[in-house]
Parts: sequence; C-alpha cells; structure tokens
Amino acid sequence: MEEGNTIAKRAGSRLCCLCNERKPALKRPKTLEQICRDCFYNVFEEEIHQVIVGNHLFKAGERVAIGASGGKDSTVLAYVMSELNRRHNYGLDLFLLSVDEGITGYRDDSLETVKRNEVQYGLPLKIVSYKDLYGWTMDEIVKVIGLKNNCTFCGVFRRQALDRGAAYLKVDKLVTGHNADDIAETVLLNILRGDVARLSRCTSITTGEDGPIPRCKPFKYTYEKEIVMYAYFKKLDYFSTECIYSPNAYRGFAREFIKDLERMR
Ligand SMILES: Nc1ncnc2c1ncn2[C@@H]1O[C@H](COP(=O)(O)OP(=O)(O)OP(=O)(O)O)[C@@H](O)[C@H]1O
Repeated sequence: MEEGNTIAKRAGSRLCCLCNERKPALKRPKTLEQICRDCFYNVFEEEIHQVIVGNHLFKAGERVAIGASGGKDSTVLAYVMSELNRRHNYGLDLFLLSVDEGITGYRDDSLETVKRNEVQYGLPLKIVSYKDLYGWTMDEIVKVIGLKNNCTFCGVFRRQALDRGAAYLKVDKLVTGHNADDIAETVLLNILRGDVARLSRCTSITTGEDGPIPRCKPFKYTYEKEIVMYAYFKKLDYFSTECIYSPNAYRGFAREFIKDLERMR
C-alpha cells in the first residue's frame, strides 16, 4: 500500500499536490495546482488571514461592519471573516450591514439571503434603506429618470448609505467583498478614462481613512473564480442574480477583456 502511494506520488498525478494524500477536487485558478478540497479551504483562508495580518487591517477590540449584499463575494467574506476572527482571536466585533436600494425583484430577494446569513453566522444585521434615508427607492428614481446613468446615482447613494449605517452601528471599519478581478477592472477603467487620481488610489487595500469610516478590502488578492468555488464547495447560502438596472456596459467590457487575457495565460 505504502509502495502504491509512493508510486502515485512520484508519478505526480493522482494526488493533491499540496498534501500528497487525498484526491484532487479542483485545479486552483490562482496557481493552476491540482488540489483537494481541504487543502483548497486551507490555502484560501490562510491567504486572506495573511493579507489581514500583513496589512494590519484591524486592531483587537474594533467593531467591524461587513458590507453584505447577499451576493457571493460578501457572503464568502462574512463567512471567512467570522471563521478567522474565531480561529485567530482577532478580537473583533463583527456586524452585517446591508443597504436596501429599493429594487424589486433583486434587492428584496438578496436581503432575504442576508437575513438567513445573520442566523447562520450569528452576526447582528443592520439594514439601511434609500427610502428611509433619501425618501426615494431606486425603482422610483428609475421611473423618473429612466434607465440611464442609474448605476452612477446608485453608487453615490450606496456609498453614503454605508457611511450612515456604519455610524449607526458605531463601527471602526467597514469591509467590502471587492476582489482581485473587481480591482483589475477598476484599474483598466481608470486607465481608459484617463482618471489618474482614481487610478492611484483604486488599488489601496484601505481607503477613506480621512473620511467618516475607513473601508478595507480583505479580498484584494483573491480571485473571483476561487470565491465562487469556495462558496460552491462550502454550500454557502448566497443570491446570484445581476441587478435588473445595471447592464453596466462599460465595466462589462473591461470584465470581458480581462477574462480574455486570463484565458490566454
Ligand atoms: N446593497 C449593499 N449592501 C451592503 N453592501 C454592499 C451592497 N452592495 C454592494 N456592497 C458591498 O460592495 C461590494 C462590491 O459590490 P458589487 O456591487 O461590486 O458586488 P459584487 O462584486 O457582485 O459583490 P457581491 O457578490 O458581494 O454582491 C460587495 O461585496 C459588498 O461588500
């Protein structure tokens, strides 16, 4: 038996290339290594832990809100942050913070997911809505202005709504699920627009230190494909529909371009 294993290991084929014990379950997008599920969980979580520690993202005793949209990125972020907080004794008080933009058939459904996550992960949830803060839902705004530029309005409102929610929760920091793919798209968009000011700050792991609440991106180096795989293998409860108002053509172009480059790798 021992000899059989040794042969398989030497052949370098049938076993996970990290533990050399279990069968591989996936080809890791970041490194293209064939690895088993347990090793994938380990490297995925450990890399995020190293990003948190290496960049001094938090201090013990801090209150941290997780921007929770119910989508894959923020759901995996909420799960991994609560696991790492427990495992490594970060000493953080974690909260889920959701913005209800008032988009029927999209945000109402995704918020149901976040309400389930509140119970599943044992994290208190605060929801702030555009209707309460500004007197308008996105549905009402779109009825008036049509389907033009609404991502721009919505982005500005959401940013402020997250600040207001963070102030309500009295948190020290806000974390979002922006991942390496999102950041690559933003870099490309800022180059295409010639927006040098944004280009210089869009890759920072922490922003807004001079504003009401610093924002951190613990997934700055995490590939979107790995987040999807992690959510899938862990059977996490998330909502996977695109916003009905955001075909978002320009960002979509950047996304496709980066995916094409990735395929050529
Ligand atoms: N309605 C919301 N309420 C709270 N946080 C939000 C909301 N929308 C977005 N965020 C935060 O901003 C991050 C990036 O949002 P974006 O709209 O780019 O969604 P995404 O890349 O599809 O992420 P997700 O899969 O988490 O929805 C999210 O991961 C989340 O942390």
